[in-house]
Amino acid sequence: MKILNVDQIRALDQSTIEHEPIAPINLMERAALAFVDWFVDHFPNTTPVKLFCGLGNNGGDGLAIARLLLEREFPIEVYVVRYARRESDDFMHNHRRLKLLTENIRYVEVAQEIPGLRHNELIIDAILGSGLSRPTEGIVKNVIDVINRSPATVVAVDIASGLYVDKPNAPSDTIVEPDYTITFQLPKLAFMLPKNSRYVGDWHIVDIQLHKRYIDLAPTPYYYTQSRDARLLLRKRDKFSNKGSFGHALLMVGSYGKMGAAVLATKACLRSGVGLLTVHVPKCGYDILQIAVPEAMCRPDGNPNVLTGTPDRGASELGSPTPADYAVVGIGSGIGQAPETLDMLKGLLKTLKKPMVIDADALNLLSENRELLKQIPPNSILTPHPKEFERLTQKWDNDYQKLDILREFAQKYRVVVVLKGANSAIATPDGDIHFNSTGNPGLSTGGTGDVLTGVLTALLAQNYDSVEAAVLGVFAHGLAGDRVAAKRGQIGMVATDIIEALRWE
Ligand SMILES: NC(=O)C1=CN([C@@H]2O[C@H](COP(=O)(O)OP(=O)(O)OC[C@H]3O[C@@H](n4cnc5c(N)ncnc54)[C@H](OP(=O)(O)O)[C@@H]3O)[C@@H](O)[C@H]2O)[C@@H](O)CC1
Ligand SMILES: Nc1ncnc2c1ncn2[C@@H]1O[C@H](COP(=O)(O)OP(=O)(O)O)[C@@H](O)[C@H]1O
Ligand SMILES: [K+]
Repeated sequence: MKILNVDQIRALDQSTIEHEPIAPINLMERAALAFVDWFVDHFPNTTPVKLFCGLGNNGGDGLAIARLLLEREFPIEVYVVRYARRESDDFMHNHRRLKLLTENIRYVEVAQEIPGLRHNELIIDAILGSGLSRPTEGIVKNVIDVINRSPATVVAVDIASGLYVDKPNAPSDTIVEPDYTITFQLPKLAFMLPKNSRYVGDWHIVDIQLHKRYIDLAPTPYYYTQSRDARLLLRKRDKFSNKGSFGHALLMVGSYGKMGAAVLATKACLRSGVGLLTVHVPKCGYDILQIAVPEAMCRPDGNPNVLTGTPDRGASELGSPTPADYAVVGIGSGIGQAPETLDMLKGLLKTLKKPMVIDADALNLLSENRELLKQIPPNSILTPHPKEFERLTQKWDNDYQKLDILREFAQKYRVVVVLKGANSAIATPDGDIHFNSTGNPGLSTGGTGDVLTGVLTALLAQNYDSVEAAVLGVFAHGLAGDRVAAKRGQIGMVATDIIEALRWE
């Protein structure tokens, strides 16, 4: 699903009006109805509602919502925040319609006119929407402060008042902090960014049938991966396939004290459809891996504790293939940053031509030796968490700058970067960014990143292209986390649960 910028959202509105065709006021009615459908599904009509609206079309939506909720017998009070003297046409129209139904519309021009708000009430925020053009001030700011201090549940219409759709707010801006945001048709870029979390709450999209062709043709670098997008990428298995059809992967993982990371990546790789898997571990990890994961072959390193890349003598006598002989190499989980391991990484980057998966300490080694970055095979997948990404690049002032740095990095080195976290952002060599929709804070526990490394390595081994592998793998990993959360809650979740919950269907 695409994420459009604010100018495109405005143009989409116009395009819908012209091509459907539909009168603007009827489009507003459709938006209000879609909001109300969600609302009545979530709150009983005994809940007292206070609705605050502005004077633009977000306020117009608010007035239409008020009318529809009154018709559904919600006890609702309407407050028009009169910050200016100019109302939009559709606001005026809905104002007239609401007045036919109730005299109970109040106007807030000064702070004394702001009502008290109680915890058992619901607040609907329809003060400002996507038309925000400057920081909130004056009476708008006063009302938002009162809303934010109140214990009431807050639902924002389209976007929280004061939050920009696609550009950074200043830290001093006053913005509504909703419990829910019900947004029209498309997700907004602002919703994807960690620092905005309190200005978004739990957000949901409602479909208001905006012009589909406009959306299909609109150019954008931003995408939001939902279930149907991920499912389209998933390939079915051919009836006559065999294990050779799904690639032979090599994982280079683990060190003394961190063999758990190796085991997790290994199990996840096997649970993600790899045909054959060999795991290169330090000698100390040989028994551990062979016992923990009988399905994997093991290539012990000559070094007892860390990876050097040179197989143990016994193993080399078997005539082990070299890393370049495998369909894909996944490296990093639990490998540490020993000098020998750095040498091994340097050697690999010199010889490998196929896309690899690079995670954890392999990324930290690259951060310390940035001259190696240009040797990474094109279309490799790098999976840093934000701290690792900062080490690889630089500090950022805000989340939008972080996205710019992310995009530039992926383009410069021709790699796919999975910047992990809530709504993991996947940057492609072409400059696109795909935000993931699955996952939850239960995944914030040691080892879940190692699981992702295994998943992505398996997908590359099966010949998925790197962008597809990253988008699909990150989605499936998060979805597994959501399945675990639904079954046993977020708090007790461990990385092994994620592996068990992976499903490829
Ligand atoms: N597009 C769609 O798909 C659909 C959109 N719909 C709805 O329309 C909404 C967008 O409406 P909108 O464009 O009228 O903008 P909105 O946010 O109501 O306010 C603009 C007014 O506020 C003013 N203003 C700006 N900043 C301010 C500030 N800090 N403090 C005070 N004032 C400020 C600004 O002034 P100006 O910048 O012109 O000087 C202008 O007068 C959208 O969020 C959705 O709810 C649906 O109905 C149908 C489908
Ligand atoms: N709050 C969250 N919401 C969604 N996903 C999360 C959240 N926190 C962490 N994750 C996911 O969990 C994984 C954590 O990876 P990482 O930090 O590398 O962990 P580790 O190094 O312990 O394996 C990533 O896939 C990340 O996207
Ligand atoms: K709003």
